[in-house]
Amino acid sequence: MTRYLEDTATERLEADEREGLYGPLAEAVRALVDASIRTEVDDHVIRQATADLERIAGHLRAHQLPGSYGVHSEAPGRRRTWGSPVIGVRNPIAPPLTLQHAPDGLVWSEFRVGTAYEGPPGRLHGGMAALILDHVLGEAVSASGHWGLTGTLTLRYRRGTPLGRLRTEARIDRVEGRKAYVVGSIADDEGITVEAEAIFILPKGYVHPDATA
Ligand SMILES: CCCCCCCCCCCC(=O)SCCNC(=O)CCNC(=O)[C@H](O)C(C)(C)COP(=O)(O)OP(=O)(O)OC[C@H]1O[C@@H](n2cnc3c(N)ncnc32)[C@H](O)[C@@H]1OP(=O)(O)O
Repeated sequence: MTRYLEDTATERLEADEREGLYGPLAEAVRALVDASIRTEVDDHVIRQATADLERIAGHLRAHQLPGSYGVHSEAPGRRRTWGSPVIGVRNPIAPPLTLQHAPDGLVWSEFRVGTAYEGPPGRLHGGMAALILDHVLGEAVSASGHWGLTGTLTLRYRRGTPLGRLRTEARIDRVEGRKAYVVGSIADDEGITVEAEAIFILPKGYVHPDATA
């Protein structure tokens, strides 16, 4: 279920405080994911850790949202996507990326990817590169004042993308009616490893989400 929710003033004031609470939780789970992949401890320690984690998950499930997190609108153009698998403050699956917006419309981020995103040994999984680029290109569309869903995303994997420190960027190329054409990339210290281009389409009959806010 996708939700576009307007925060109350109180919720807006509390947002920073909540981020300080949920961010470390997600970070702890990220560390756990890495530990789960790489641990070499004895079997009895694994079994004990499994029981401990099931107990902790039970604590967190005692009171939870009925569905997905959705998108909370704080103000037009300012959204809280804490459930996002790319930038979500509350989503341990997210690397996470912190997106930066340049005045000329460029959206970029410097981020790290670890063992959880490995495809070829020591390298970023191609699907993960697609996930990151889908989101960052979508943000470039949003930053230009347009909106849409990914219609087509085309990637060219020029060479392997190493795990570790990376940079991604995207910018809008042009808009034709309901279609926004956008380009972007992922790069390591040596240069671009993955190139992307996409067409984001405002679905028939939809208006920009901010127009209804
Ligand atoms: C606020 C939250 C922020 C939150 C910010 C979070 C950002 C997250 C970013 C992640 C983005 C995603 O994951 S989005 C999720 C993944 N994507 C989806 O689920 C989209 C699924 N597909 C659809 O819903 C639909 O097929 C659409 C919307 C793409 C198009 O449907 P439509 O609106 O009926 O389009 P239609 O009238 O047939 O065609 C309009 C024009 O687009 C062309 N066209 C149609 N489909 C395609 C296509 N797939 N690729 C290219 N071009 C296409 C047609 O030829 C036509 O061109 P012409 O004749 O006019 O020239």
